[in-house]
Amino acid sequence: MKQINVVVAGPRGKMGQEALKMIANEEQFQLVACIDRKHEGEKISEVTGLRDLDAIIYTDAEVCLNEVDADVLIDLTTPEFGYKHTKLALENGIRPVVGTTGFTPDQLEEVTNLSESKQLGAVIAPNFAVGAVLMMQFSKWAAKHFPDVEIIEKHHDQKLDAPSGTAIKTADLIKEERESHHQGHPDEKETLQSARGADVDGMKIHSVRLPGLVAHQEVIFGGLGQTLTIKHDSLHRESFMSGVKLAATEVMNIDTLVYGLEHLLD
Ligand SMILES: NC(=O)c1ccc[n+]([C@@H]2O[C@H](COP(=O)([O-])OP(=O)(O)OC[C@H]3O[C@@H](n4cnc5c(N)ncnc54)[C@H](O)[C@@H]3O)[C@@H](O)[C@H]2O)c1
Ligand SMILES: O=C(O)C1=N[C@H](C(=O)O)CCC1
Repeated sequence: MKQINVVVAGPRGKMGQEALKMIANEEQFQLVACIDRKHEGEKISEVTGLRDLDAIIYTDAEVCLNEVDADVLIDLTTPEFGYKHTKLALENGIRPVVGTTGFTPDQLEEVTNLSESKQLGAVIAPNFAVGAVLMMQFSKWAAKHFPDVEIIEKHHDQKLDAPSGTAIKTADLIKEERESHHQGHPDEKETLQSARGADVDGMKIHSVRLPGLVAHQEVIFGGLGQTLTIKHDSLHRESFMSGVKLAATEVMNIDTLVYGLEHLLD
């Protein structure tokens, strides 16, 4: 099996920590550097206590991605830096695997075009949990038969972006199956602003942020005399790691950007 040299951006974050553990346990991956906001030049093993990993930390992403012999960048940072790192990776011939959410449609288009012009594979996945990918696909299917739908996404209270990347992706998939239409009473009025949630093409998205939550979503469809709820819960961030592993492996075999893990699953 060919070794894949990996850089992780955001190694001290909740997802970054899980990604480092996954990399340490997988023979095909070699951690060659990390990008962090602090700890320039220190060993990641000393900063995180993960003894098997002795890669060096860079605080300047441009220097890191230019200097290091890397195949893949795994980015688990913030919307602002995730976008910058994705562009820098592609410009330096490195394939990005991005879990960071909150990219704007324009940013997504820009990095998609960059990946195409460089003929370099890239994966941006708003949700790496296989169960969440199935929840989105089942929702797309259900929307054929139940065009009225609302999405409730629930996350921990440290999350920066709302709605979640998963909720936006779910709405995009559902949009492919149903006509845009207003839901609820035609004369409905909000007596408190945003009471009905965010609107995507007539679909409503409601975002809950509370301590204790990890990542959860319910997609509720309503029809005559019945409702259908499709629900997924990530109870631990380990749930995302088989998807990160798949993406960091398969990104080596593609030459365009894919948005969503479903493009890599059988
Ligand atoms: N795709 C998925 O399956 C999935 C799952 C969970 C979280 N996420 C997304 O992943 C991202 C990270 O989530 P988290 O829960 O680990 O957040 P977190 O806040 O725990 O971690 C983010 C880390 O990024 C670091 N960081 C910030 N700016 C940086 C920079 N310029 N360079 C390097 N590091 C920088 C922070 O120091 C922090 O350690 C978020 O965008 C979140 O929405 C995606
Ligand atoms: O913890 C987060 O932040 C998560 N974000 C993703 C999103 O925005 O959809 C999903 C998984 C957890």
